Amino acid sequence: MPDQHANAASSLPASGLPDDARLDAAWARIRGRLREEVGEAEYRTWLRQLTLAGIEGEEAVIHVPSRFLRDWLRGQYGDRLRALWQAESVGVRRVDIRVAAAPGALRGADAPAAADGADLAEPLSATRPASEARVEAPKPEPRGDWAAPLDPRFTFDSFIVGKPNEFAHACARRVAEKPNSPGFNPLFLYGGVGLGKTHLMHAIAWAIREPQMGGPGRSVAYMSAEKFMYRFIAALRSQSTMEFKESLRSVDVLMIDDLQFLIGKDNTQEEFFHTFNALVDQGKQIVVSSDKPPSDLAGLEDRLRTRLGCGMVADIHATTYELRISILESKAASAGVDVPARVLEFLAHKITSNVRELEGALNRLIAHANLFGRPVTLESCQEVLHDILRAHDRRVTIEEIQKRVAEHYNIRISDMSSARRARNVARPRQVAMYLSKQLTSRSLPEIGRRFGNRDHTTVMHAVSRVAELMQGDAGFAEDVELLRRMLET
Ligand SMILES: Nc1ncnc2c1ncn2[C@@H]1O[C@H](COP(=O)(O)OP(=O)(O)OP(=O)(O)O)[C@@H](O)[C@H]1O
Repeated sequence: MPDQHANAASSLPASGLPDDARLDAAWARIRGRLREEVGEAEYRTWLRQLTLAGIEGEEAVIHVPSRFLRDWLRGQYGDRLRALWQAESVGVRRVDIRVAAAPGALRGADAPAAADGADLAEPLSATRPASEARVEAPKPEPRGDWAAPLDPRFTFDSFIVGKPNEFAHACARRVAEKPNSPGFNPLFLYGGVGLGKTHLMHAIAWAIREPQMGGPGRSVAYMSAEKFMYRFIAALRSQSTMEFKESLRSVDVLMIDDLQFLIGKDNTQEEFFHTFNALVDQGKQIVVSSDKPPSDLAGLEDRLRTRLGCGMVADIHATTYELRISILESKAASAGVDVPARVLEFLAHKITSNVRELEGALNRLIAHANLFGRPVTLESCQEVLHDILRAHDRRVTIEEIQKRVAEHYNIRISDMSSARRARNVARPRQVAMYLSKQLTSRSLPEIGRRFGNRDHTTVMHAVSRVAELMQGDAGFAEDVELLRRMLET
């Protein structure tokens, strides 16, 4: 609860203390990770009783309710907890597990300010152990308490604009510069997975929080729809819904990420609808993101869908090759690593699904190069990203292979199936059969059928003949290899 957090921070030494929000987020992630690692049953039995009391110097102080539990946890989870804290990079190097006389849950497992929704995996209505039943009524949330941690990397400066996202980007800019512009309230951003919705949302929030001409920044309530629901339910449980509403309605801009989460959550939708209306009536800006346009959000109340769609609806489309290249160039440049253009082109050809995956692949490549002090090359890229690339392998068809090979050797496609046996036709046909065997999962008889109803033994002969020729003729081998790469990308 927010007031408890404030107490926690003030009761501990301030030196080197990361801000509360970062600590909360780190602790929520650590608990989420432990839960994943040990499984729900073990987590509930042992680990759910851990509470973060605070940070003392470089030490995270964890409270548990009994000596038995303390000793057991020190032995079983001490190292793991330390490693998880260290991985969070919030300045914690050690962990001390202590027995709290009365479980002083300063940032307990129930604290609704958990940043990543890890706690939501717990049914909110679940019966809680006695040690956790002490849920105090939250005080009214002060203005600004809604400030969720924003990712410092997600700014307008780092957002690369291209055809697929230029409209959404322009709308985002407009709202950030001038909230509640006519026709832009609400702003509804939507698009597929990993295409930059959250990045744009954070960029808007950062810009809105910027101090205005020497004065303070405007206040933004930014949260996922999941968290909105979580806080709403916490307020319901503690009979403080009035305060909840008031605190939300006191912000300048309300931003809700992944709105599709509210589908089927009728009470939360209802509350969101009222908050939405109250804010718009007061001239406050609303920004919402979702994976679908309002009209496709079946399961959302009609009146809410209508209201969501009556401002500006902006779509982030799937990336183009050009945009992927620009994003890769920018990310490589900001990492300060020299990645050859060929490698960037290769990645942009291969990983077309979404920006998150593209970025992940580049990061892995860069980490590998840094670790081994080797330059990034096309070969190292293929090696390091072997698994990712395989998952993204395009399904090449026999028709594509025939077309590409015919073009390369300057023969007619129809000759792939003709009965002509002249060497200048027969050899390319064999190469196409060889590549069909290498690059598709078709059987020999099936390949034979596609090459003018030839027998599978003909295909078998072609495959071994080409392999043999490649052994003895480097020029020929290079040719075939080039064709293979072209077909694979
Ligand atoms: N145009 C862009 N320029 C720079 N980085 C981008 C761009 N688009 C996406 N990214 C990066 O791709 C990653 C995924 O983006 P983000 O998390 O915003 O996607 P999302 O649409 O919110 O995904 P999800 O649907 O999973 O919530 C982030 O690291 C983000 O910075």
